[in-house]
Order: sequence, then structure tokens, then C-alpha cells
Amino acid sequence: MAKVGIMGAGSWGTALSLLLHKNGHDVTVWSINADEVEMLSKEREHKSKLPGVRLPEDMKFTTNVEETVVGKDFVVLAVPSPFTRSTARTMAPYVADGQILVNVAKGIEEATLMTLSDQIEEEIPQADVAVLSGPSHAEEVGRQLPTSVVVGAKTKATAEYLQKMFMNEVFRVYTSPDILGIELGGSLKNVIALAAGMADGLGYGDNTKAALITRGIHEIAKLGVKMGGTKESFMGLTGIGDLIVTCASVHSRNRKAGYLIGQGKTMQEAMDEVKMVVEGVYSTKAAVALGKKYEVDMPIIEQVNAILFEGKNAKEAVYDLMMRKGKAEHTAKSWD
Ligand SMILES: NC(=O)C1=CN([C@@H]2O[C@H](COP(=O)(O)OP(=O)(O)OC[C@H]3O[C@@H](n4cnc5c(N)ncnc54)[C@H](OP(=O)(O)O)[C@@H]3O)[C@@H](O)[C@H]2O)C=CC1
Ligand SMILES: O=C(CO)COP(=O)(O)O
Repeated sequence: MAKVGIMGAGSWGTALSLLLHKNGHDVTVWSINADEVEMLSKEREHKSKLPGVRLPEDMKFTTNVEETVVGKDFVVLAVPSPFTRSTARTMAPYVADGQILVNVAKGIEEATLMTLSDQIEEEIPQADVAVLSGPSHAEEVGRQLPTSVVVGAKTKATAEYLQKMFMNEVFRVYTSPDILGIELGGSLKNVIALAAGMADGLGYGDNTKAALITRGIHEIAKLGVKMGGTKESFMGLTGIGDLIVTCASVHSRNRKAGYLIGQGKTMQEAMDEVKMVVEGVYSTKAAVALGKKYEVDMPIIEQVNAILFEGKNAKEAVYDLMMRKGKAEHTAKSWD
């Protein structure tokens, strides 16, 4: 049995707490919100974020960071990306040399263009930072529906240790050394999922969605490989796998927000209606900036940015995408 701390009691933190508890671990969950801690301690269910999922009586909830970090075999960071750095900073004094921290959030810091694991390392240099990502909606993990994800770590030993800690008969965990590729796939897919939702909101069909998914992963992989990620990660669970589930699932917050925007709501109205974090909104500007920095053309992501932040109409954005100059699908083979 391991001692585990979970930073964040949103839908993902709650679902992973239950999974780790079911695996026999001793679980302490932190939230910044005292009301949330009181509610979870009393009701043993997160009615607004993970309804219908019963949490065990011996799971501890607290607002105390020290209690969640000190003496734990590993700590999971499950706060939305805009709060990753501030949360890591509050944890830093309590993290031991070599203590394993697993980031499960998906985002890129807009101001620095840093991945979340890089931010955590900057704030907590003594930590052994790993990531867990893949197609894994909290609602389905909470209901124990078969799910497969990837753990990325700097050493094989840490990756295999975490694989053992998280894995069970309904949660299959693969390992990978490609932390960068995993994190880029997980954050950039949210931008494409917003686009897929917008297409649904506009009343477009399955053909449109298939095109967005296929050309979307093309954009993500082009940028990701140029930044140093491995192509296989973008073609795997943390790339195309997560992109498919986020573009298609009724559970996706990004798809839902995109749908509402496609129906004519503003970005703020859509975010307010979804009520949970819409990470793609935060990753879009960073994705555009990375595209510019690495000189990678990312037309879908650029159109999402124009819709979200420049007031462009979603229908007009689709028209502009369709009417770009004709081009070859890829350059892997030519007539020459
Ligand atoms: N939900 C899912 O299915 C999955 C989510 N993820 C990723 O996990 C991350 C967390 O998402 P999710 O659990 O869905 O988010 P939720 O919106 O469900 O929860 C967010 C949590 O963050 C808390 N919070 C608010 N402000 C702060 C702050 N300043 N510092 C720290 N915490 C704060 C919220 O508290 P309060 O309620 O008081 O606002 C809430 O408990 C995201 O990056 C997401 O992409 C990854 C895979 C699956
Ligand atoms: O990353 C996720 C599933 O793997 C969750 O996506 P959403 O944030 O769009 O719900």
C-alpha cells in the first residue's frame, strides 16, 4: 500500500482518488476550497463534478497542503493548468528530495510557453516529476469503465512504479520516456476539440469532424515533433487517442464549450455554462505562439484563436479553412 496525496478535488482529482483508493492505497485529497472539503467529507460524493460516484469513508479531505504532501510516496497534481504553478509553489517547502509528483492536468503556460511539468520542476527542483495522460474522461473512470492511459517519467523505474500504482483491471497504464510529447498532445488536443464542438454547434456532420480530427493531429504532430516530441506519442493514446475522445465525447468540457460557441454564445458565456475548466481556451494562445516560434503552420488552431479572441464568426472560420489554396495532403511521396 502506498501513501498518496492528491492536489485538486475537481472531477479528475476525485476520479483518480477513487481509483487509487480502490487499488488499496491510503489517499488524502486537498482542495483550495474549504466548503468543498467540508462537503466531500460529509457527503462522500462530488455531486456537481462527479455525480453518482460514492467516495469511501476512509478517504481524507483537507485544505492543508503539508498534510497532503509530507510522507507521501507520490503526489498527484490535478488542478487546472492556470493554477499549476501557484499550487506547485505552495507545495515546494514540503516536497522531499526525489519525491515523485505526477501531473495529470493538460495545458501550456501562456506567459512562458512552458509545459506544466517544466513549471512544476522550476518551482520544485527537488521533485521527480512525471505525467499521466490519455483518453480518460473522469465520468467514465469514476464508473470504472475500461480506460487506457500513459505514464511518462524521466526514469524507467519511476514510470514502472507509477504503472503499478495506477493500473488495475479497468485502468491500463502504458509507460513512456516522452514527457514532452505526452504533454503537448494532451494540451493541444483541447484546442482542436473546441473546433470539433463548434462544428457540431454549427450543425455540421461527421465528415467535418473526421477532417478536424485528422488534420488536427497533423497540426499537433508537426509542431510537437519540431519541439522534440516523439511522433509515436502523437499517433498513440496521448495524441490521436485523446483527440478522438475529446472531439467525440458527450463528457468533454472543451467540446461542449465549442458547441455553445458554434451556436452563437460568446467564449465567456460558454465557459460559464460548462462550469468546469475549459483548458483549450487557455492553451489556444500558447499554441498560436508556439506555432509562430517554431514556424509551423497551424490553420485550425489559428482559426480557433480568431473565434475565441478576435470575435470571428465560427461559420466564417470554417469557410476560410475550406477556401485556403489547395495543397498536397502530405509530402511523404511525390510524383518526382
Ligand atoms: N475531467 C476530466 O475528465 C479530465 C481532466 N483532466 C485535466 O485535469 C485538470 C483538472 O480538471 P478537472 O478536474 O476536470 O477540473 P474541475 O473544473 O472539475 O475542477 C477544478 C478544481 O480546481 C479547483 N481550483 C479553483 N481555483 C483553484 C486555485 N486557485 N488553485 C487550485 N485549485 C483551484 C476547483 O475548486 P472550485 O470547485 O472551488 O472552483 C476545482 O476543485 C485539467 O487540466 C483537465 O484538463 C485530464 C483528464 C481527464
Ligand atoms: O482530457 C480529457 C479526457 O482525456 C478531458 O477533456 P475535457 O477537458 O474536454 O473534458
